[in-house]
Amino acid sequence: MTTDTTTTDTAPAAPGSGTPLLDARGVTMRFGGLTAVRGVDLTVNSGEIVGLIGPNGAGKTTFFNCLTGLYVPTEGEVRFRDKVLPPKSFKVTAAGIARTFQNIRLFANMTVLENVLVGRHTRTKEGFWSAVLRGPGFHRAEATSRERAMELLEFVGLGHKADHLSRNLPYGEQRKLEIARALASEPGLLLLDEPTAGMNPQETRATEELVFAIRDRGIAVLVIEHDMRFIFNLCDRVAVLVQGQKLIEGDSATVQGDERVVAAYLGEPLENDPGAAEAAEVEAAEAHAAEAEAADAEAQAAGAQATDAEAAEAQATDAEAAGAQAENPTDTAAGKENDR
Ligand SMILES: Nc1ncnc2c1ncn2[C@@H]1O[C@H](COP(=O)(O)OP(=O)(O)OP(=O)(O)O)[C@@H](O)[C@H]1O
Repeated sequence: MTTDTTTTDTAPAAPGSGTPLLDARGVTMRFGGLTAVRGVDLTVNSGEIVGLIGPNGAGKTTFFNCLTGLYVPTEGEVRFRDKVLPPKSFKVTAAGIARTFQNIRLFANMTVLENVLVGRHTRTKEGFWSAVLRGPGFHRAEATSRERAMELLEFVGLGHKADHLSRNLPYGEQRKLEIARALASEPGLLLLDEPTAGMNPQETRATEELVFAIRDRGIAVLVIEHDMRFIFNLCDRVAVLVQGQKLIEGDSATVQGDERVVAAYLGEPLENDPGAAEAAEVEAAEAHAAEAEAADAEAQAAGAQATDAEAAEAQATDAEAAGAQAENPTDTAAGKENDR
């Protein structure tokens, strides 16, 4: 088994893909003593669909949060269209990165259309006074936004539900609405965090088609997903995070065939990986405790056996005595007489 867990082996750009759009270098995120993401490099080129996979707790969402201004990385740098990203999520959205969340975050009591309109606020120039005075500029901007929002709802297949309250949509449609809302900010890069979570196979297939259609609109996509079939069907390139570090990056065939990826998913310890020493210590301590417990149990069993044997011996003696008494019934009576 190979043991290289460095982050320098960035795969070559997929054929036909364009210039670098997102460029993350040495991104590290620490929470107190825990390093959730460690020195991760990742590039997404225009026209690409890139997958980010890894076991639970590998640091995928934390890395996403570092790309979208929700977290400021402890170390490293994220550039988008060759500019360092500002450390505020609304500024990142304005710069051209939109995202969806693992746990759907819609405005439950707003209509489907209103939810998409909220997503457009970074693209409307009308300010506070324009909204208050509701002059012709405001009405024109509002009409344009509505038109664009309706077009996006048609695109994701929710045009007929524009007036429904978002909370009344089935789960799969809520995920589509989140995508429409993210697209409303006119991004160059869309980050999807587990877009098929909770979906049935048909909905997952439809989401796959939707992501291809988004790419066909010139929007690059970076997607976190646990559904491997979805990822390997969809992505030009896949990066694998394990314990906060990038283990490997490559096309679907390369990643699928890498034994370290299989090991990571099956939970086998990786040689020289960051947690290996601690895991080995825990394993040794557990083995030691199990041995001590087994020895205890053995000693107890031996003790119990000895007691049983003693009890059996005592019983045998009692029985012998009883037998003797039966043979000489007068002994006791005589004894009793003597006692008196
Ligand atoms: N705000 C936080 N404060 C402290 N620890 C955090 C925080 N966010 C994440 N972590 C920790 O960082 C590690 C990585 O978590 P993260 O959610 O990024 O993993 P993930 O790969 O997205 O997992 P999953 O696939 O289960 O969503 C975990 O150990 C998690 O507990």
